[in-house]
Amino acid sequence: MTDTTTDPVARAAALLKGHRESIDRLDAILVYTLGERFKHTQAVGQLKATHDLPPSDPTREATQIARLEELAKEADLDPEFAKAFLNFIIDEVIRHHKKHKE
Ligand SMILES: C=C(O[C@@H]1C=C(C(=O)O)C=C[C@H]1O)C(=O)O
Repeated sequence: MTDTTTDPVARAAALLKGHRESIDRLDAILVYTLGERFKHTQAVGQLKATHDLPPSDPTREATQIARLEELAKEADLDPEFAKAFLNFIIDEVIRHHKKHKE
């Protein structure tokens, strides 16, 4: 067996494995979190369709973007990336809400 304390290649391989295991766990959290978020936004879409409310709410979105930018800074995440990511999700939600209306 290779010694990860003395063999730099074996040590790097062990570190890589550990990071990838963490990445896989975090990817699972992201997917389940998004699944939960979409359950709520689908319910919001039903409410909007039933009560004839517009699919998008730009005021709410602006509040969320500002909040997410602050959270991103605290979390050492690029705020521009966080903003683009949230906008990408919101665009998909609005697409769903427009479908509810049809
Ligand atoms: C979910 C809503 O609908 C839209 C989608 C949003 C979102 O995904 O966060 C936010 C605002 C709306 O444009 C909502 O109005 O709360």
